[in-house]
Amino acid sequence: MEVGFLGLGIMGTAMARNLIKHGFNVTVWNRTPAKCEELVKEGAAHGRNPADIVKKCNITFAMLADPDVALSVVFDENGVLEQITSSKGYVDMSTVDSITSSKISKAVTEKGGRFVEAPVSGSKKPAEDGALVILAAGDKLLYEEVIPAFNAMGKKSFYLGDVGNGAKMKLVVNMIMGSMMTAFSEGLAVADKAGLSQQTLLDILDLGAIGNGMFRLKGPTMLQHSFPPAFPLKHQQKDMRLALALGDEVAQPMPVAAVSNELYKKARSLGLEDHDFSAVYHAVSEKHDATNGIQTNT
Ligand SMILES: NC(=O)C1=CN([C@@H]2O[C@H](COP(=O)(O)OP(=O)(O)OC[C@H]3O[C@@H](n4cnc5c(N)ncnc54)[C@H](OP(=O)(O)O)[C@@H]3O)[C@@H](O)[C@H]2O)C=CC1
Ligand SMILES: O=CCCC(=O)O
Repeated sequence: MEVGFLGLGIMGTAMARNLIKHGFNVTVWNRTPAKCEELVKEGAAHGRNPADIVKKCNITFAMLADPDVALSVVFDENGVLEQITSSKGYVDMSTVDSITSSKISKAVTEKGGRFVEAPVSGSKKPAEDGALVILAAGDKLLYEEVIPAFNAMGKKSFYLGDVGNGAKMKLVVNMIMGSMMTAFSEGLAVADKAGLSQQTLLDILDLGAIGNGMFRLKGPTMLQHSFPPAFPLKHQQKDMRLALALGDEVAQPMPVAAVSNELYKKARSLGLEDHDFSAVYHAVSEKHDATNGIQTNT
């Protein structure tokens, strides 16, 4: 199957690689072309721009930074929309809000194309392992057509109905995750100031009802003040912001998420945006100024 892939960041590179490994003929595009080189060596073709890719491939996937980027890749010159016709399918897997996704869906379908939004749960390692959880919505026939590709990238796909539902579900999941991370960070910080062993705290948490994969994975590196980016903090803050806007839209108070968002903003203001989102601990713990003290060797 001939497919296109737009956006080779942390996630897109791993996802496109899994498509290649599973026998798809993949043509890739990235704003920074050098990031295509590795995948080209592994068998991908390189497209000059998004329009070029859509022209060549009947189905094109995208994994882009945020709503502005998702829109510009579709609507700008040499963008996706220029080559959308009735035979084309576009699957945007970026984490965006439902308004952005609906704008893209409307434009694609008005030109006769088909659209599925399919944000994912799971980070760098699940992306590498083909173990993402895919939250899809939109054109049901296109969804069914791309299941072999979803199976190459993920361990489970959910079909959630109309466009917008995938985006909303993803934002709810990441709002919960982001709030858990700030509570975890505060717990580690207060334990430390109270003279408790943070390692013992991790061990106790892991044995109880709130033990979870995220604390288990991120806890040990957080104690080292090491935050190698799996899920960049700037994207987590974007997701908190978009989730809060969803809360506004439906008049749901979200005070916990709102305070967490402030902490991610504080972390961004300290220059931590390209570190992993667990670097919010660095902002919460007040042990260091700005990025001083962050370990960079892991
Ligand atoms: N990392 C994670 O754990 C997860 C991330 N996500 C979501 O997936 C998406 C991608 O995340 P991730 O791979 O981590 O992010 P990265 O920051 O690693 O990659 C972002 C991608 O967007 C591209 N991009 C950025 N700005 C522009 C622009 N102005 N025009 C064109 N392309 C641009 C980048 O291109 P360039 O290389 O040129 O900068 C890159 O391909 C985000 O929406 C994120 O929220 C979802 C689940 C997990
Ligand atoms: O959007 C990023 C999600 C990261 C994760 O699910 O671990």
